[in-house]
Amino acid sequence: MCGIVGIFARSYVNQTLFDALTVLQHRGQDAAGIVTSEGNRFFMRKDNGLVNEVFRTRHMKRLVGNLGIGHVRYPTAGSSSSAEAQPFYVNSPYGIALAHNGNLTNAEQLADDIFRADLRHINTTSDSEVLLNVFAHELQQLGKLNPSPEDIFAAVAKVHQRCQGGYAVVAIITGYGVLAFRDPHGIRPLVYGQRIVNGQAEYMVASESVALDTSGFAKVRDIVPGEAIFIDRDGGLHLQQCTQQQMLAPCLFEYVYLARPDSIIDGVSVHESRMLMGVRLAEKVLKEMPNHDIDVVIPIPDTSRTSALEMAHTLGVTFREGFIKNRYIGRTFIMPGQTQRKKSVRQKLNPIASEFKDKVVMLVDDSIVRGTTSKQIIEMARDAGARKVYFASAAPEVRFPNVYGIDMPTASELVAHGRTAKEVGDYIGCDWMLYQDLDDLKSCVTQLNPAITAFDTCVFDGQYVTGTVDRAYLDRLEQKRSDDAKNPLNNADPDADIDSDTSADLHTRIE
Ligand SMILES: O=P(O)(O)OC[C@H]1O[C@H](OP(=O)(O)OP(=O)(O)O)[C@H](O)[C@@H]1O
Ligand SMILES: NC(=O)CC[C@H](N)C(=O)O
Ligand SMILES: [Mg+2]
Repeated sequence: MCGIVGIFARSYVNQTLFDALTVLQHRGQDAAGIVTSEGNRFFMRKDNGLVNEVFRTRHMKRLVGNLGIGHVRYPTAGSSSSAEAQPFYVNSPYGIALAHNGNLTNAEQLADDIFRADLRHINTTSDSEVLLNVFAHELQQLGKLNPSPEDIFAAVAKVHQRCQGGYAVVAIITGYGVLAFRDPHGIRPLVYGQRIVNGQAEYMVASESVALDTSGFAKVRDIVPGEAIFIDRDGGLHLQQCTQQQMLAPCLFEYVYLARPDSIIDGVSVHESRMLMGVRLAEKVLKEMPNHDIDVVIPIPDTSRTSALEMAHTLGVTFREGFIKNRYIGRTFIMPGQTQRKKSVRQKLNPIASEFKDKVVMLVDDSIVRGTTSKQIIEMARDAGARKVYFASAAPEVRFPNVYGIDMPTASELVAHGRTAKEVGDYIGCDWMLYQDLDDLKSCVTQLNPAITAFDTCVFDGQYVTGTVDRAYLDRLEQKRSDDAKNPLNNADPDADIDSDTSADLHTRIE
């Protein structure tokens, strides 16, 4: 779940890209990058770090041009090396820079085909570099000196035929315009908006509508699954469906945890869906324990706040903030290693003892994935004097790997894998464990937009909507990306020697 943004404007886009990436920071904290384009030149800056660490004034000054794309990264493939920060660039055809949110499930096969059949070199282990090269190859095959929007859409159609998995993409084609497209299942979100400046239209495409809001763009609509949008160098807007196999199946976990609550994804307010999750949880409490003895409902900040408040309202029980969140620590779940995640929970959250002392507390979180947060939080609640600690999760048991852009590659790292709800409760140390039912969770979104009839729910039920994920792939993924396998990559940078050109500012002149 990286964050992506693309802009066509009538003046320099560097500051607006920076601002948009800042509000998409919750989607990726590992690396950030921007490419802008002026005339036939690209200007790139990307590196590991948060947005405000990667872009200093000297970098911003060099990012000139009225077209640009940006990316914040949370790795799901390859390494955390700065060489795999995005956007990626190829010089042929035309000069293309591309940024990607999602994960390709056939990246290995494609990388092989690209080398053997398309004679293209891939310099990293990133699936996004593979995607860029597939697109570049297909555009090159058309052999046009001046590609039309139809040519560009034809190349996107080929990408849909060759690439499997989840992908929302933004790209710049030097001298031609800004392109964005969404995979045929619409697994990862993508939305576009418009603003009028001095009587002329400007456009932004972004992972989440919050990026449009904060930069003064009015949301036009979501890009539909399989669709592509191209804004040419003169500001002409072109939209086209590029597949006949489209079926909307957005990732349900976006609503649970990934997205910001003030975003609207596929016509559904993330905030309102989280409110409904709280209502459904309360209904389940009343069904399973009609004479419950809960004194207070306490959220585990940040994401569960919305659901916890509505749960308390529906139960008619007091809602209290019992944990104070250190605002300078980022999201722990998307941190790269378990040691760092574990340490960060304690640095991030601290209890207010008086809210726990002698009380029966219902702690609410949006989800339990590895159990890193819940186990430590329950200990803190008991140390603070809670009489009993109940725990509710607004999402069902997370039992299966995600292969579409969330870094949950290994079933055995998931606390609910091979455990019943009761066993998870015992493991994390609570007196009662309550999980949302999957159908109830789905209804929290479909109630707000009945047109959504399917979801990517793989982490809950092991059903992979693309139909292309088999046991062998999951085994390979586990070998490559489990915490143990990733450790050496996180501790040392194997690409240190060949990294320097791509991680520094790259000024590419196309003669
Ligand atoms: O079971 P775990 O592996 O601990 O993962 C689940 C936890 O991680 C996330 O919080 P995070 O700190 O990432 O972000 P937040 O501040 O948005 O809640 C999520 O909201 C849960 O609290
Ligand atoms: N979380 C994502 O969307 C990751 C994008 C891409 N697969 C990468 O690892 O850089
Ligand atoms: Mg959390």
